Amino acid sequence: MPPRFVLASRSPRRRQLLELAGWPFDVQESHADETIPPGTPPDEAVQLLARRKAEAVRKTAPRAYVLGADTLVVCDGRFLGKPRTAEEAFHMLRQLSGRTHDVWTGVAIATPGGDMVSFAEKTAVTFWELEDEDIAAYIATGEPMDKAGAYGIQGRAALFVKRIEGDYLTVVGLPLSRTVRELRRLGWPPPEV
Ligand SMILES: Cc1cn([C@H]2C[C@H](O)[C@@H](COP(=O)(O)OP(=O)(O)OP(=O)(O)O)O2)c(=O)[nH]c1=O
Repeated sequence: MPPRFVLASRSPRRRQLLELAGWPFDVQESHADETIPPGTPPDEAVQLLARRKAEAVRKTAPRAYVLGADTLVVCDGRFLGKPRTAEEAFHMLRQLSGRTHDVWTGVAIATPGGDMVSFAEKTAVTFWELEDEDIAAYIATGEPMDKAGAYGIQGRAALFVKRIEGDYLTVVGLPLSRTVRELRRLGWPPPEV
C-alpha cells in the first residue's frame, strides 16, 4: 500500500489550493493549540504552529505524509491573527490602511519515516488608504472573521491591495509551488500514486 497524504487543516482555501497539485489526499482538522511563546520571531512562529498542526494529526495517521500550515500577518512588529470580534477586525484593518505589512505562512511536512520538515515564506502586501466606511462595509460581508489580519486577498479585500511582493498564495495560506517542490524532495508523490 502506498502512503497516504493528509492535509491537517480546516481551511477550505488550503484544501482548494492543494487540489491544484493533482494528487489525492484526505483532510483532517488538527485542533492544535495556537498560542505562541512571547518574543518568537514571525518566521519561527508560523513554523512552530505548522509543526504543531502536522504533529497532532500525525498521531492518528502515522504512516502518512501530513501537511500543516499557519498564516500570520505582521504589521509594525505586531502579530495579527484571526480577529475575535468585528471591533478587532476594524482595528486590524485600520492599522493596515495605507501601509505595507508582511504575511508569513509556515508549512510543516511530517513524513512516514518520522521526519518533520518545515519552512516559512513571506509576502509583503501594501494597502491603499482605506476609508472607515469601506472597512465597515467589508466587515459586514463576514469575510474577515476566519482570516489572519482580518482580510482575504482572494475576496473583496482584493480592492484594498495596491501591490504585493512575493508569492500570492503565501497570502492566501499555502505557498503551493515551494510546498510541491519540498514534497518532491521528500519522495511525494511516490510513483504508484
Ligand atoms: C491574509 C489572508 C489570510 N487568509 C487565511 C488563511 C488561513 O486560513 C487563515 C489564517 O489562519 P490559520 O490559523 O493559518 O489557519 P486556519 O485556522 O484557517 O486553518 P488550519 O489552522 O486548520 O489550517 O487566514 C486568507 O484566506 N486570505 C488572506 O488574504
